[in-house]
Amino acid sequence: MPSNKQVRAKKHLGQHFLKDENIAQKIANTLSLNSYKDILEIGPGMGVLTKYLLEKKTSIHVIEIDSESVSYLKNHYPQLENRIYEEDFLKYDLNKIFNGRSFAITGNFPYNISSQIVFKTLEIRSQVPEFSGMFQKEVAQRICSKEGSKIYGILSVLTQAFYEAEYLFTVPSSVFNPPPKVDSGVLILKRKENYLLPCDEQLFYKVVKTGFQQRRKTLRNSLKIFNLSDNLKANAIFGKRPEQLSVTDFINLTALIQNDN
Ligand SMILES: C[S@@+](CC[C@H](N)C(=O)[O-])C[C@H]1O[C@@H](n2cnc3c(N)ncnc32)[C@H](O)[C@@H]1O
Repeated sequence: MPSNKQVRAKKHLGQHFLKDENIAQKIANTLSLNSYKDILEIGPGMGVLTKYLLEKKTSIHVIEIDSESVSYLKNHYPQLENRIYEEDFLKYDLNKIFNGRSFAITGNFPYNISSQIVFKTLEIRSQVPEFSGMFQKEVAQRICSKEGSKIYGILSVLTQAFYEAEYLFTVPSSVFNPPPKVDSGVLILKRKENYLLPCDEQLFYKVVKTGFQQRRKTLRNSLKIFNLSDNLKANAIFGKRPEQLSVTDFINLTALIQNDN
């Protein structure tokens, strides 16, 4: 008989356990299950979401850094068998699990590393057609925001260069134990058909990050480190501020800088 002892919430691991099973089920239902056979859940904790993922006709793998949670999962979800990985998602080589296969990512993410989870997903996007999960509300809104919005920034542009991002619903802090200080938001990312950039990717990252470091300045000023030619600087796009540029504008801007002699 598995023990009913609950996992003690550890703040440094961002542990806020979801109490509302309807919301867990709603998150499990966000994935389309098209074009992949495997799902990776990050940070299953005591398995409130895992339980509903296991109802899907797919193969569920879970990665959890906390050994106490891992013992709990092994006791309560024997059907997961050897698909529980006691590892740090940010450091683990996921090809040890998937060996080049495509998989979806989902989870109620630890908020302290949620942006890094997105950045790692972007790196491995050729294997990740779909990604859904729960973030701090403001972070989820930021990822999905469009140009012109105050919260539009690095995370929005880099994510939306490769994925269509949609904010799905808000979750109040009262449904967690212990409750976090802020509300949460659930989003879905669906990879674009063409997820290769028509410009140098490293340069694209650098242009976006450098541009947003001084978001009140025009790009002519904030992108000085690229030693732009006078001819290029005369282009009207450099008179704009980063938050005025769409993702496509950023891609075009990178191509212009790349081709500037
Ligand atoms: C917000 S809790 C969610 C727990 C559970 N999914 C739920 O909804 O109740 C985040 C979970 O992520 C785990 N975690 C934190 N950092 C991690 C990392 N680097 N890699 C894998 N899991 C991590 C925590 O131990 C915790 O179980």
